[in-house]
Amino acid sequence: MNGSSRVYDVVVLGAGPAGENLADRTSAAGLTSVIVENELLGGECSFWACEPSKALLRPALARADALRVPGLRRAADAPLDVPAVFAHRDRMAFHWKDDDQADWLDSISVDLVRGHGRLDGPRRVVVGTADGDTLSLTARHAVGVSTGTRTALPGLPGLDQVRPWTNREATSARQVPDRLAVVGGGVVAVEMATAYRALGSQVTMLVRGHRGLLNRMEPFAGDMVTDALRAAGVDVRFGTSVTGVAREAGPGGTVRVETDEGEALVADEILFATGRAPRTGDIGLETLGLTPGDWLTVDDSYRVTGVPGGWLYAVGDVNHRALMTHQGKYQARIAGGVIGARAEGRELDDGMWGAHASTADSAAVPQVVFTEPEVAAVGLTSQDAERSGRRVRVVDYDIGRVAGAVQYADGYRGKARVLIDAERGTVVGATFVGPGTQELLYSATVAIAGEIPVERLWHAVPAFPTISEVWLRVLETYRDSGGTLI
Ligand SMILES: Cc1cc2nc3c(=O)[nH]c(=O)nc-3n(C[C@H](O)[C@H](O)[C@H](O)COP(=O)(O)OP(=O)(O)OC[C@H]3O[C@@H](n4cnc5c(N)ncnc54)[C@H](O)[C@@H]3O)c2cc1C
Ligand SMILES: NC(=O)c1ccc[n+]([C@@H]2O[C@H](COP(=O)([O-])OP(=O)(O)OC[C@H]3O[C@@H](n4cnc5c(N)ncnc54)[C@H](O)[C@@H]3O)[C@@H](O)[C@H]2O)c1
Repeated sequence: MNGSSRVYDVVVLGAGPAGENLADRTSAAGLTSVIVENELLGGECSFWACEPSKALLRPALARADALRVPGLRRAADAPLDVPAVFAHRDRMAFHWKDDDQADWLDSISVDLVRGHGRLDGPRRVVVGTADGDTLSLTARHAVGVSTGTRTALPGLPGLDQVRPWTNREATSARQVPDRLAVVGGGVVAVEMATAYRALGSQVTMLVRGHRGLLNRMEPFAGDMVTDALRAAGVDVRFGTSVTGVAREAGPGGTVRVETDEGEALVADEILFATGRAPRTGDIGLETLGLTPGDWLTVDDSYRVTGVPGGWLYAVGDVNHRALMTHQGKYQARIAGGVIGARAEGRELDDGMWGAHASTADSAAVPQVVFTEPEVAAVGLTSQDAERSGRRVRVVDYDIGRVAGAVQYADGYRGKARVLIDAERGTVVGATFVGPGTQELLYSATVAIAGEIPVERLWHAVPAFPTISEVWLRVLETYRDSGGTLI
């Protein structure tokens, strides 16, 4: 097969959740499609991110809930069964095998090529296959890049000698470290600190700056998560930057972490949860005049900007719009439809919320942070509204006062903030913090994407006694503070 070539309508590079969905949609549009993958079908999400991390967190959150339920406290007040949690994690990570995904691709008539793909000039991808051959794939209509991201490690001297944990080691570990240092204060950091603390580690979080945890969200979210982590015994240190790391020689050697506080910390493992870098360093971007290692900037139909002919698309993490699986899959659904329509010479339906427009990327990106308490947010935060000069009414409500929350747990603590556009009277943002709030998020997402006037939301009656009655309380608060309702 050395030097062989094939022609398809669409070539997709990278089979994470975004790439798989793109190939699915282009195939459904009647276009011959091939996908190239050099590790496992399902990408980071299935094997080293969403699935295994949520599997580690689920027992921790269920136990925290049970500890607040009268009658269960004594039964739940015991350490987690670590081997059982790891076995659950292994199942949720499909034992790091992708046979089911390969069968699924087959069932949707998408060809699979395993190997490292690189762009090679217009519409061409050259794959170095596992057995040392090369295969050239030419696309008649489009190439979609969905190569995802990896942990962005800071440039600390000697870091590679320390064998630091990234999301990969944290989600696939076989042992719980006695002492875990976590660098960063974003989503990966808080989720993994929560999981490993519950599994028995002594966790220290080293967070640079004083802007709090989860600092792209409403500040009360990070504050409540900080309080809960500290109450669980996590040492959360703000304003602390790591200046050096070294590992003692030999098996089981500990890590010595120097910080700008002048203090040294000793840990068994150190996790860098310091953001993501695009996997574009070695995908042939230079053959198109683009810069290797850059994020791929796209227009609202996911075409990479600055590429003549408009045949190159990028979906998922690699375009840096919203680094979440569900959003990458949304982008893939839209981009697949766009590629299909353009291949047929059809006009695009690209007005706001049109079938070929990426409106949700800017208006309604939902995210759940699976900490204790959970954080569920969609749309604008109050800081976003202030920055953009958008006039909104900010409505806050203490979720602990809702009958459903009182039923849910003793001493329930939670807070909701809903942003209502002052001119249009529609919801434009919502943040819920508290146990069990993850399932509230879709209602807020529907309210935003549907641009439902609050007068109509008033008729959407939440069941008693559920936590979703917070919607009713938020609308009453809005009304009582001068907002127009019925
Ligand atoms: C610890 C952690 C937990 C997370 N939890 C959640 C969560 O709960 N919910 C959520 O929505 N998001 C979560 N995320 C984010 C989520 O993992 C990403 O948004 C998602 O994986 C992005 O999907 P993708 O398809 O763009 O890229 P990826 O999943 O990174 O997939 C890219 C694929 O491309 C392949 N590839 C790369 N280069 C090449 C090449 N040259 N040739 C061939 N193949 C190539 C890779 O091997 C990989 O399979 C989490 C992230 C982390 C780190
Ligand atoms: N539940 C979920 O939806 C979920 C879970 C995990 C991750 N994700 C996604 O994955 C992406 C990556 O998560 P993340 O937590 O790695 O990134 P992030 O951008 O959320 O947080 C990175 C953190 O690292 C800090 N940081 C960056 N460089 C640093 C340095 N050199 N030294 C010290 N601190 C540094 C930042 O200040 C920030 O606190 C996010 O966009 C997130 O949305 C989603």
